[in-house]
Amino acid sequence: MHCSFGDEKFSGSLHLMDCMHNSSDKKTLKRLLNLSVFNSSKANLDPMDLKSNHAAPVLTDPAPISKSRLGIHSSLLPYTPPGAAFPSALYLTIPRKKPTPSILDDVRSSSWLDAMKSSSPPRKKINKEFNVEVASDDSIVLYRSWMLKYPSALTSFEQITKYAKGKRIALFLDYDGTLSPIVDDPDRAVMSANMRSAVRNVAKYFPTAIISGRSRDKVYEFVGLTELYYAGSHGMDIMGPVRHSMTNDDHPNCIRSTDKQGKEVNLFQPASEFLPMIEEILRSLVESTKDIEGAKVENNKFCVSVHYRNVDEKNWATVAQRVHDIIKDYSRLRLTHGRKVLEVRPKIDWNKGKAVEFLLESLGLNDCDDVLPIYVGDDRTDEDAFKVLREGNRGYGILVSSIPKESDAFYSLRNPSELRGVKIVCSLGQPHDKRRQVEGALRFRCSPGFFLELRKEMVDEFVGDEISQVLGEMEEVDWGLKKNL
Ligand SMILES: O=P(O)(O)OC[C@H]1O[C@H](O[C@H]2O[C@H](CO)[C@@H](O)[C@H](O)[C@H]2O)[C@H](O)[C@@H](O)[C@@H]1O
Repeated sequence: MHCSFGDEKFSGSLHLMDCMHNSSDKKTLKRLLNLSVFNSSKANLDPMDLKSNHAAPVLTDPAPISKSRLGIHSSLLPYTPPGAAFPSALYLTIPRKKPTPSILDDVRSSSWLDAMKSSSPPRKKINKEFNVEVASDDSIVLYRSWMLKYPSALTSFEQITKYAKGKRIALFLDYDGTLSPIVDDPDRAVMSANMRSAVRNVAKYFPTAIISGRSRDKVYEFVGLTELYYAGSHGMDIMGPVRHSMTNDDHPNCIRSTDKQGKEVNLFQPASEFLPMIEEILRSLVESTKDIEGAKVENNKFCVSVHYRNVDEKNWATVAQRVHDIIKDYSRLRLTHGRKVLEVRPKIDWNKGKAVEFLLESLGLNDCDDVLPIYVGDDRTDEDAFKVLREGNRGYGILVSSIPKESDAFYSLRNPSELRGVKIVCSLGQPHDKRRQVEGALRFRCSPGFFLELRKEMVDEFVGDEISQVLGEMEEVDWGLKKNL
């Protein structure tokens, strides 16, 4: 699905249409959004999922969750608010993660290799006639059921808006799988120009930070926006704003530095003492995997990634063994699993959740009731950030996933391209930008009540011509609103 809206191109929204109750709803929405169908990907299934079946959390195929196991059609199920438990009839056996095991537990148990294997379920089916990806009915039902617990951030526009009202949003974004789609070659995971422009626009209104597993320099190279804050190495390398009230006692390892533009910044590297060890292990991993076709070792400064996405599955055990043989002597390092990647990192109490807290503090936004942090991410390391926001009841996470996954996020997006819609959602925290609010409300089909409230605010702010335009658009959409005015 591909549609244009103002200056934005928007893809992957077919599910919005799927949620429409009847064909006239669909037609209306289609007209409204000026849709031009070029792809009928309904579920756009990504093969990655979380599962913790043994000692270590592992990645697994969503396939075991079937419609027959649900025993009920999603359209018959009641609405469940975000964060509430699945209705019991719907419990999909998506186990919660167990605590991170020690490096050796992880490696020695068979789950280590299982994790690698189960992260590679069958490829998506391609309908050759139309060259589109298709999902099975079961997957669609499962995904819709899952969305009862993690509603789309796009269709929850009205709810998010109400929650964001009068608050200052702080936006945190993961990079791979969130701002850029997952691709085979990590060096080619570039961000689209549209996405860059959406992020640039959001950053005009709200403090925005990227928190990535990549090295900070690499992610900056991909994103290229000077107006953002960057945290690399899963939050172990943060370049943030200078906050004079933050003392070195609060955060040893935090030093004053300058960024590429010469601006004064705070540089926080809680794992700096690990640098020589990481460099050593990097060299060893490169050397020991160089004969494995498709294996790739990536230097993420305070972490090292060993990619096996392009390795023949029959050689995954070799990758696992080689990595194990090297890290077994490093008790201060641990190994985690990502999306077809093994990540070696320092064993310190620091993660993306802590990075969010650190950045909020640097921005002077922690402990403020009028701040709404939003974190968008797709992978296991992002769960630490979702958890911090959920547990502190501070804000919410948005999980980018095209398959059902257990998560501490509140909302979901099906794929990175849907994130561009969040720009509109976020603009709702910008009270004077009524035009944007109306755009969002039209686009996400908000209730007549919501429009009435918006109209009242616009009248209060004397923006008469905006009102006429909105009323014109409402009339065209014919949501029965006019008769209420
Ligand atoms: O925290 P993130 O920004 O999401 O980084 C996590 C890892 O992302 C990258 O790997 C993943 O994306 C690659 C490009 O699409 C893909 O080829 C790979 O299979 C994925 O695992 C990055 O290359 C890793 O170093 C990051 O740790």
